[in-house]
Amino acid sequence: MSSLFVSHININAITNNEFTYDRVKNISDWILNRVDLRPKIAIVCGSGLGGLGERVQDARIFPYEEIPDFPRSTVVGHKGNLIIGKLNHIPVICMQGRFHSYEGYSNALCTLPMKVFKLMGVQTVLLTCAAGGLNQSFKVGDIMLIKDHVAPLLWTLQNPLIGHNDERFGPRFPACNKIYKKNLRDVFHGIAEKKQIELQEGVYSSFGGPCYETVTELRALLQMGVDAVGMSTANEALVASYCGMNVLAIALITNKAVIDYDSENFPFHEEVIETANRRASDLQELVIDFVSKIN
Ligand SMILES: O=P(O)(O)O[C@H]1O[C@H](CO)[C@@H](O)[C@H]1O
Ligand SMILES: Nc1nc2[nH]cnc2c(=O)[nH]1
Repeated sequence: MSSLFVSHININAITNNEFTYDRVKNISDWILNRVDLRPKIAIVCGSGLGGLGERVQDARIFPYEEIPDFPRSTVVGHKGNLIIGKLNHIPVICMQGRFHSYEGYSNALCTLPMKVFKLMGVQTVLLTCAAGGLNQSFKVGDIMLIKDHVAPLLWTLQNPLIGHNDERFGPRFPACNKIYKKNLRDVFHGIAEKKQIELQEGVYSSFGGPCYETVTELRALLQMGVDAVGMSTANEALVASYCGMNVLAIALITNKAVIDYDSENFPFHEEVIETANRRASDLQELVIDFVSKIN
């Protein structure tokens, strides 16, 4: 992991102590100094959903390795580009690829881009992800708006807000009962209705991965009221909300979570990517309309 160490500083520190305001500002200034646009909307593309980045027009593309102190994307279906341009004539900044704990990154590092967005002046963060469908009425390919999360990693020292708190980012003790903004979900529902695209809404749970869940874990989550399971998004939503940004999060149900002990089915990443690719255009159309409605 030597690429994660810049001089004597460990940017993969578990607590946020290394991600000082000045350090994050340095990254945000680096980006702002290279573009004229000042996006108020940030989009994170989940597994297999990076095609949204290709829809951005007049795009300036920054491969993650060019950005100071930025991690690298290592997962299939995550290209590793930061794109700034216009979607439906609206300035946006788009992450074509996100960071996950299972890549060896701390949650503080995985969520660093949210702090960068905050200092760039972003007001709304739109997160997308691939997830396994636990709700038995969901079908593979369904699109689910996230209304809440259950994220056991965030109950541990892997909570990205642990360490020194700089009030310029957000409060020491942020409330978490309204992370996923209802007014944004309502706007998104309205767009889906007009386009006659069926939309689900539910609770997302995320684990560190890279393994998928056991049958008993999934059954326990079902009892808790969880509808979909993934390995990302909740950490980003937490930090974006802590930073005072509005969050809309969308999970694409790419596979059915297996809750039958005797089933021969099992989740695999190729299926996740294949479903994401198949449903990408509907999701893109919804997002493209959404950005112009909330700008
Ligand atoms: O959450 P995203 O990055 O969309 O992808 C999900 O799909 C991958 C597993 O197939 C994991 O990365 C999981 O988090
Ligand atoms: N944890 C988890 N992540 C996923 N990402 C896509 N599908 C799944 C799944 O079934 N479980």
